Amino acid sequence: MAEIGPVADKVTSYFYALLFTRHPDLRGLFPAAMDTQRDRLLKALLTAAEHIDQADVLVAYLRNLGRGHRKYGTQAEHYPAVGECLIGALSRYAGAVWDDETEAAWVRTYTTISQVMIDAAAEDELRAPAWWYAEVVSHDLRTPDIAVVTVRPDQPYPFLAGQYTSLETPWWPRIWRHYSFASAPRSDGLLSFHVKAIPAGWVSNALVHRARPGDVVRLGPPAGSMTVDHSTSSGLLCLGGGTGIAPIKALVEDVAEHGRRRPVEVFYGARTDHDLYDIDTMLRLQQTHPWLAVRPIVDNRAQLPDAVREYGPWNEYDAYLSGPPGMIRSGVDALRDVGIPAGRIRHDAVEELVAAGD
Ligand SMILES: NC(=O)C1=CN([C@@H]2O[C@H](COP(=O)(O)OP(=O)(O)OC[C@H]3O[C@@H](n4cnc5c(N)ncnc54)[C@H](O)[C@@H]3O)[C@@H](O)[C@H]2O)C=CC1
Repeated sequence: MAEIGPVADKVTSYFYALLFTRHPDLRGLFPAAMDTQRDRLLKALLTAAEHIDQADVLVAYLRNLGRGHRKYGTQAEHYPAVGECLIGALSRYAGAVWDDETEAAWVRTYTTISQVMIDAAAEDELRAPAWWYAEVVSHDLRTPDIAVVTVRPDQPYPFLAGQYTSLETPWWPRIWRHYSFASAPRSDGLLSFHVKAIPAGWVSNALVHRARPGDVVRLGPPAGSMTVDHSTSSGLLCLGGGTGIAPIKALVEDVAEHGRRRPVEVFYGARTDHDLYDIDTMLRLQQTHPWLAVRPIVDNRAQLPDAVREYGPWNEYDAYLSGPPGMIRSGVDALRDVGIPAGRIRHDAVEELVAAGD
């Protein structure tokens, strides 16, 4: 990995060139524009390499990856083709250190990785569809670039508050982006997402400016571990930045439904007052639930992590963060500084959020 790191772009381009010339039938499984896709393969490999000595973390990651590949139409027989081209690309760019032993190690590693993914996909097939179709039932433009989009899945969609899904629009086939559920599971089965159109964000722009009731999107399986531990009654300290308030709202609803009173403190950060597009909902929840405190934090007065330091003490709290990657990074630092141990801080993987931003 050290050898190929500096030439990562070349390795992935060469890998896809090999794959699509040797197996042209596989081209149709990938999006027309391959730019973010290239990055994803390498990130997955790096994540696997980083966790090579933590079997439980690595296996959980790979199982999730295997399940997530069902929506792309990936079949067990595709894995050997990918493995052969991957090893072809690695051997070409790591020539200085590549020998028979390295190759044998990569073949064993890839075989193990793919078997974990194939097994997880096969198990998942017994209980869940590869994807769900979901019809847009309402579209609420809250600011010129933020919409709350509500969809009705064609089959029951089980998930936990705090999780996210992947979503594909009809306008950009095979381009999937992540969005957190903005509500806890509802009795009517509807799902809502808060979407901000960002420059050059194909999927987010389509969802904000083009999607209308009646349009049909596809959803992948739920993922993410930013969920409430109902076996404890410790308080929840929640930091939601921008549209990152969506899963925080879902967590609040989840706590309310479980009926156990535990303090929930929400810090809702935004660039300007105008960007606090969901403050009315959050304040309404605060009025209903005496255990909930909501504090809007607007940039020109303070930044989210600094605001958290001013309150507390937080040593009896579990922390939840959701928002832009920079906010999560500095938020985690601030929470560690005020004494919350790493094991009690939950957030989605920052690499996933980068992909979500489009
Ligand atoms: N599950 C999750 O973690 C979710 C994450 N998101 C992500 O949240 C982001 C939302 O974007 P916007 O609404 O445009 O947010 P934004 O850029 O308007 O920022 C929102 C808040 O985060 C703070 N912030 C931003 N960068 C920071 C940094 N480097 N250090 C400290 N604070 C910082 C800002 O001060 C502001 O209070 C997107 O990147 C999206 O992918 C959205 C939904 C769910």
